[in-house]
Amino acid sequence: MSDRVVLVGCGNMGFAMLKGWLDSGALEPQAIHVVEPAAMLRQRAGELGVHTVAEAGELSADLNPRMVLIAVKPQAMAQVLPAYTRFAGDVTFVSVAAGIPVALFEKHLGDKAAIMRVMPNTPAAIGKGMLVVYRNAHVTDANAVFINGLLKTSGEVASIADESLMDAVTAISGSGPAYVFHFIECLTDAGVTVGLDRDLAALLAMQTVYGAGALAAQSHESPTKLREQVTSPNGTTAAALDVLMSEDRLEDLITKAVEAAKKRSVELGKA
Ligand SMILES: NC(=O)C1=CN([C@@H]2O[C@H](COP(=O)(O)OP(=O)(O)OC[C@H]3O[C@@H](n4cnc5c(N)ncnc54)[C@H](OP(=O)(O)O)[C@@H]3O)[C@@H](O)[C@H]2O)C=CC1
Ligand SMILES: O=C(O)[C@@H]1CCC=N1
Repeated sequence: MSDRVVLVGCGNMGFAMLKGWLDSGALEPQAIHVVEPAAMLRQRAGELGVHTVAEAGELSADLNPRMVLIAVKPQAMAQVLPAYTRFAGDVTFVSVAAGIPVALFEKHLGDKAAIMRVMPNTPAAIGKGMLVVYRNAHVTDANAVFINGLLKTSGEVASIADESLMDAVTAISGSGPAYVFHFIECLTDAGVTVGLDRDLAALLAMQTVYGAGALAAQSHESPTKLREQVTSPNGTTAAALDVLMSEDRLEDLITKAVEAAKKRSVELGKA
């Protein structure tokens, strides 16, 4: 069995995962074939030493890949898949697309095709991603082990047995980094509002989120306990949390945002 991998689409998410495989040494660049129509993105991938082509037709007929990972936009999926039916066999197809169900892949690739859905996130680029896996019954244990090994180079891996949970997963960890980046933007702007210059405000906001995230990940204490440890009675934090937490203000807003993301994931799956 070859360890050759085809990566279809090398934009934000495809490139993040490619970096994980190469930086960890899990795959040699020569084992990876990237299909990417955009010349600049193809060049960016090529600079890492992988093979690159602009379209599937340029892939060698006897490539015999073990995994084809598809990282194109959900809306492009139905157009992209037919070019890969010729690889259906021992190969496992892995999709990172939001919303698109396994059934659509089976429709295009055959109902015996081995399909995995993975919901990653962009911190995968530095090995700090969250990746959630769902697989159909045709993925062999050997291929699941091989692919899980690759996914682990991108971060933490969890699996689900109920595909319908993937929309909720997407709304939390798939889109989640954007919520956190927006929080950093907001904290920076607020810093400027209370008198800091923008560079200092940006440093304080970014390092605070970084440090708090790392502490939450490493500590045995719950986020609730960690929050309480910052909050002196009648102090500054209590004054701020009174704004954020009274009437569950921030929690309500985050819940609404997550529900909107989940709804959009469901819609993408029906498109
Ligand atoms: N970005 C993220 O944080 C996350 C994204 N995802 C999923 O990852 C997928 C990709 O998203 P993202 O990386 O952000 O999108 P990008 O647009 O950055 O990347 C997709 C790339 O695929 C290329 N492409 C289009 N058609 C083909 C084709 N036929 N063959 C090969 N490549 C093709 C696009 O080229 P062109 O632009 O020229 O069309 C583009 O460069 C989506 O399905 C998304 O749901 C999942 C989790 C997180
Ligand atoms: O915004 C999106 O649709 C993709 C899926 C999760 C993160 N980005």
